[in-house]
Amino acid sequence: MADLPGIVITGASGRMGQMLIRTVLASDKARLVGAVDRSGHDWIGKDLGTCMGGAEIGVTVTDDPLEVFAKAQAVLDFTTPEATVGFAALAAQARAVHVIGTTGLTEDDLAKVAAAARHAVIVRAGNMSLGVNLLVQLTRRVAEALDTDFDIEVVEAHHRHKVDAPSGTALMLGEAAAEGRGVALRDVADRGRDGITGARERGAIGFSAIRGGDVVGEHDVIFAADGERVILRHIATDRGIFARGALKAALWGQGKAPGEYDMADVLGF
Ligand SMILES: NC(=O)C1=CN([C@@H]2O[C@H](COP(=O)(O)OP(=O)(O)OC[C@H]3O[C@@H](n4cnc5c(N)ncnc54)[C@H](O)[C@@H]3O)[C@@H](O)[C@H]2O)C=CC1
Ligand SMILES: O=C(O)C1=N[C@H](C(=O)O)C[C@H](O)C1
Repeated sequence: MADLPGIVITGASGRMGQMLIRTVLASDKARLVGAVDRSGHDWIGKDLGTCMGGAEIGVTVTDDPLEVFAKAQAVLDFTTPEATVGFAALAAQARAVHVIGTTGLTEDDLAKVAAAARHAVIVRAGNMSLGVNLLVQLTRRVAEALDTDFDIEVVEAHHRHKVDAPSGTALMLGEAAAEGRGVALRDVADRGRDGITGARERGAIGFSAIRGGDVVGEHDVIFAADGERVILRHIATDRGIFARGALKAALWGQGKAPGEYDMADVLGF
C-alpha cells in the first residue's frame, strides 16, 4: 500500500473534489495522502471522511498545500484559475505530477503553468473524459474533410453554478476544428453574439453556452451547410468520467520527463 502513488486532492469540498476523493479511495492503484481547500472553508482542520458524511479516514483537510504536496506523487486539481496557478508552482517544487482540470485560465495563467512545467510533469485538459477526447479527434478529422461551405458552431450546456464560458471542452473542440481547417482559433472564433451582429462570416467558428439546472456537461459540434448538417455530440451524465480520467493521468505521469501534456498523450490518441 505504501508503494502506491500518493495523491493529494485540491478543492476537496467541490463537485469535482468530492468525486475525485471517492474515485481515489475506491482505487487499488493509488492512495489518498492529502486534501486541500481554501482558507476559511469549514472543512479545514477536520477529518475528510466525516466532512463527506462517513467514518473518519485519517486525512485532515488543510489550507497549507506545501505541507501535503511534499508527501505526494500527484496532485489532482479542479479548483479556480487563481488557485491552480499557485498550485502549479508548489507542485513543481515538490516534483509531484500536477493534473489540472481547472478551466477558464487566461493566457497569463497558461504562461505561468508552462513555466512550472519546465520542472515537473503537468497534465492539463479542459475535459478528462475518454469520450470527449475521442470527440476532439473526430472533430479535427471532420473539419479537415469539410470545406467552409460548412459553418462550424460549438454549443455547450452546463449546470447553473458554472462560472466560465465557453467551457474548457468547447474551446478544446474549437481548437480541434480550427486545426482541422488549418487556421488559428483566435483568428476565426465568434464568441458572445448579441444584438445586430451582422451576418455570419464564412469560416468563423461560433460558440454558444447554455447554463441551467444540474446539467453535468453537453457538447455539440455542428457542421451546417445548405441542405445538410453533421452533428458530433457528447453528453456527460456522471462526473466520475472526469475523475477516472484525472486519476489515469496522474498514474501515467509518474516517471515522465518534465513538460506539459494533455489527455491525448495519456490516452495515446
Ligand atoms: N477538466 C475536466 O474534465 C473538468 C473540469 N472541471 C473544472 O473544474 C473546476 C472546478 O469545478 P467544480 O468542482 O464544479 O467547482 P466547485 O466550485 O464545486 O469546486 C471548486 C473547489 O475549489 C475550492 N477552492 C477555491 N479556491 C481554492 C484555493 N485557493 N485553494 C484550495 N481550494 C480552493 C473551493 O472551495 C471548492 O471546493 C472548474 O474550473 C470546472 O470547469 C469540472 C469538471 C470536469
Ligand atoms: O464546470 C464543469 O462542470 C465542467 N467543466 C469542464 C469544461 O469547462 O468543459 C468539463 C465538463 O464539461 C464539466
